[in-house]
Amino acid sequence: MTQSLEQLRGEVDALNRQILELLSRRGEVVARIGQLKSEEGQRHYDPSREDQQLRELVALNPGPFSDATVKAIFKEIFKASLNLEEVNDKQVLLVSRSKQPEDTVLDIGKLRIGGKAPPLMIAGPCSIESEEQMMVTAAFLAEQGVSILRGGAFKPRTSPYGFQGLGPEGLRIGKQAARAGGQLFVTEIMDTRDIEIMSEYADILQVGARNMQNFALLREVGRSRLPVLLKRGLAATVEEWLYAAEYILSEGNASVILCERGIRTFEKWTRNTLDLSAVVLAKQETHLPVIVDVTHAAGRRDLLLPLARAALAAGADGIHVEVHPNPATALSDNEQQLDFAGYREFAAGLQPFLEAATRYRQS
Ligand SMILES: C=C(O[C@@H]1C=C(C(=O)O)C=C[C@H]1O)C(=O)O
Repeated sequence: MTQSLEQLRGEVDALNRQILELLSRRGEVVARIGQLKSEEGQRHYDPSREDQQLRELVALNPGPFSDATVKAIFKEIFKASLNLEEVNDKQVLLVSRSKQPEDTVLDIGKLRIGGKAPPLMIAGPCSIESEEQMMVTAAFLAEQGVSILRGGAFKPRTSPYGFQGLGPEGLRIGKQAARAGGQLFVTEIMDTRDIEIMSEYADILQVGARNMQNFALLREVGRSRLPVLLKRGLAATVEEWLYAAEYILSEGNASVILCERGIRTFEKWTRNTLDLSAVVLAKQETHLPVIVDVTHAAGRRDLLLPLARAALAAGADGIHVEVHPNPATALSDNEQQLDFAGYREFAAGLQPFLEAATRYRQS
C-alpha cells in the first residue's frame, strides 16, 4: 500500500495536535504543582523527580527514537514546565508589575513619591545626637528644599559598644526638628516592640539593610499603616529584596519605598558597590518607588554627586544622602556625611539633573 505524501502529512498534523493538546494539559497540571510548591515554600526545581521520570520513560521507550533523544525531548519539556511554574509564581507577587501595571504613587502629607512625581531628596544625619544638631540641620535642609528629614534614634551598630542612638528621646527630637523644617521624618525601626512609639513620631519607618530579612519586623511594619522605606540588605539579591517587600505588602501595607544602598563586593575603594542595575530591575519588575542611598553606597564624599546623577538617570524616584552640621564630630559614619557647605555644592551639582529627570518623567 502506498500512501501519498499529503496523506502522511495529514497524519503528522493530527498527531501534532494531539501532542500539543497533551503538552498543554501537562502544562496545566505542572502549574498546579508549582502553586502547591509555592504555598509550601518548596523549591520548584526537583532533579530527582525529573530523573525518576526519565528512567521510567527510557524503560518504556518503544523506539524508533533513541533513549538519548527521548531524554533530551523530555528534558526540554521539564525546562519549559519549570519556567511555567516560576512565571506563575512571580505573577502572584503583590509587588510585581504583572499584578499592578501602574506605578504606586505614595501621598504622604503634601508629598508625592513615585510615578511621575519629581524625584525627591531625603537628607539628614546618620544619628540623632542632640536637639541643637537636629534643629540646625532641619532648618538648613528646609532652606535647601529637602522635604524628608532622616536621623536614627535606634542605631544598628556593628559593635555593641558603638553609640546605639538616643532612643525615644531621639525620636522626639527628630519629629520636632522635622516639623520645624516643615519636613517629614523618617527613622529606622529595629525592634517589633518599638512599633507603637515609632508610630507616634515617625512619618516613614525605615527598615535598615541589616534587618531586610528580619521577617518578624517586616510583618510588623506591614501591619502598620505607615509608609516603609525598605533598604536592600548588604548581600541581598534583588529577588530577596523584593520578597522582603512582599512580606510588607502581604500584611496589607502597600506603601513601600525600595532603597538601593550598595552591596558588598570584592571592591575595596568604595564602602559598598552601588548596584544601578538593581534600581532599573526593581523599577521594571515592581510598581514601587525606588530611591538610592548614595552615602552608604559610596562611603566616600567624592563619589556622591556622580552616583546621584547616575541614579536619577537610571530612573530613581529619590536620593538619600547623609548631612551633618559637623561630620568630624559625628558619633557615627563621620567619614561619609556631608557638611552644609558640602551639601550645598552637592545639591547645586545635582539640580540640573533633578530638573532633567523631572521633565523626562513628565514627558
Ligand atoms: C512539576 C514539577 O516540577 C518541576 C518540573 C518537572 C516536570 O515538568 O515534570 C519535574 C520536576 C521539577 O523540576 C514536579 O516537581 O513534579
